[in-house]
Amino acid sequence: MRKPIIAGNWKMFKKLSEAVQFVDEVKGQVPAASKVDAVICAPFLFLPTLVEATKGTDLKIGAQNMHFELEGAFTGEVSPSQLADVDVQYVVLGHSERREYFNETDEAVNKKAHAAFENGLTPIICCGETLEEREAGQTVSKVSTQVTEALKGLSKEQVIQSVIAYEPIWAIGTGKTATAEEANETCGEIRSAISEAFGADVADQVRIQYGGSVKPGNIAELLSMEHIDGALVGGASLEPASYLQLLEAGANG
Ligand SMILES: O=C[C@H](O)COP(=O)(O)O
Repeated sequence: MRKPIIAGNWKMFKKLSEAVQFVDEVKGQVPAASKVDAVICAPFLFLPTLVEATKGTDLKIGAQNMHFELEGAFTGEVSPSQLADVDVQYVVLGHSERREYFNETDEAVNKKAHAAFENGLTPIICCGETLEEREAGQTVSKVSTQVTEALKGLSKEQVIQSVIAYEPIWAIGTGKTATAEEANETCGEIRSAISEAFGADVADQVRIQYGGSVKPGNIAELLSMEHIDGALVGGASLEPASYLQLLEAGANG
């Protein structure tokens, strides 16, 4: 049985005061960690404050990116050891917006995944196809490659601990969700690719989230699908009430 994981990805939204207000409102109402893993991935600037504000609660804090080196002359970057030092627990890697606007490659995502584990961070590794790729029948090969390249060289134990987020790019922020069946089918293909690379025992335990216009109104159906174990949520994670409804769906899913 895979425990659902619901992660809010705030992207470049909110001011620090709004972020603190959000977690103060939400943290006491988060369902028990035994039922669902609740995560907020916030801008770097907010992380130490949010970690402090959520200490001892079931709301966990993640980053949205990081460099793969521990330190060095990389102006503007943040390292895995810096995230670990302030007790951040999760990190989103290879989001399609990072791949598209910041040229993040599968190779870089793989280095970051290794660095995440070496520093005690849980990676949420994103994959997804464009509309053109989908229409050309390339969805499975695209996402399978992204996932197996990202996981390359990790131990079975590390793969089991990794979280995969399948986000069809055409469904992000557009209001268009893949149908639950479409999302499930692709998540199943991702699981098969992991199974081929690391074995069925590993693939059965990896949690695969769906992301792309997930809302309180559609999350239950998505989570009812065999291969969907959670959600990576942008827009609908920005308001406390809506985020809490997503968590409730996760806890009941
Ligand atoms: O990381 C989250 C995704 O990009 C989905 O964003 P969205 O829920 O606003 O469509």
